[in-house]
Amino acid sequence: MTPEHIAPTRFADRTTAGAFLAVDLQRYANDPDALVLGLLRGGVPVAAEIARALGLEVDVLAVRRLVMPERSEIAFAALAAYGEHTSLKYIEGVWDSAQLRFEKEVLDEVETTARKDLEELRSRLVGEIVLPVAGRTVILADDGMASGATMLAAVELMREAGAERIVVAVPVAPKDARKEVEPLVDEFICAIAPRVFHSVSAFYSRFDSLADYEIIALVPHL
Ligand SMILES: O=P(O)(O)OC[C@H]1O[C@@H](O)[C@H](O)[C@@H]1O
Repeated sequence: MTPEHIAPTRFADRTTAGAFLAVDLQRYANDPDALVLGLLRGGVPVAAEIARALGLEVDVLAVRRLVMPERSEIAFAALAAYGEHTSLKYIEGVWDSAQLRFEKEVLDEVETTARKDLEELRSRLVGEIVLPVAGRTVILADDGMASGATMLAAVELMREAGAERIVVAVPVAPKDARKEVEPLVDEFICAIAPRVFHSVSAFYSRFDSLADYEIIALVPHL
């Protein structure tokens, strides 16, 4: 690490965050066995910049959070899909309280809607070419973690898909989420580990939503 490689308290935008993470991922530069997957949508600019800086391939991984009815900031689970594989990962404590507070039918409906949204997302933003991950080093990039549900689903998916090595690269992650994810992966790279965490967006000056055309412009084969 160079002396000037000190994380800011917030990043200008997702691309700047990706450039910062790329410095810590230098050992994978030009490695033909490594690729970067950006979690849709916000992880894609982060992944694209890592891939550009390191000369790696980049693809997208479709994810959808399952959130508490009327509390969209609280995820009790997340879905992830890549190629033939799909995974659904629950956050234990939150899922328990969701089951206590809501009828099964209500939670089933959340899952059904999330599955539909995931398919819709895939039909719009996942290309016909899906880069192979079996036996490779997969760098999973997102713009940040909150509960960790989304990243947990992505990690489980990559294990199922036969990734040889899984590296998580995120600009920001609260301690609790990190504790869930780090033991399951080969390497965990995180720029900002805040003591107080309210939302991923608080760690960016610009945190715009990304249109389809912006995602497509970042990933050459989409
Ligand atoms: O699944 P958790 O960690 O709760 O939420 C993280 C997701 O929420 C969004 O802000 C980020 O883009 C990330 O994909």
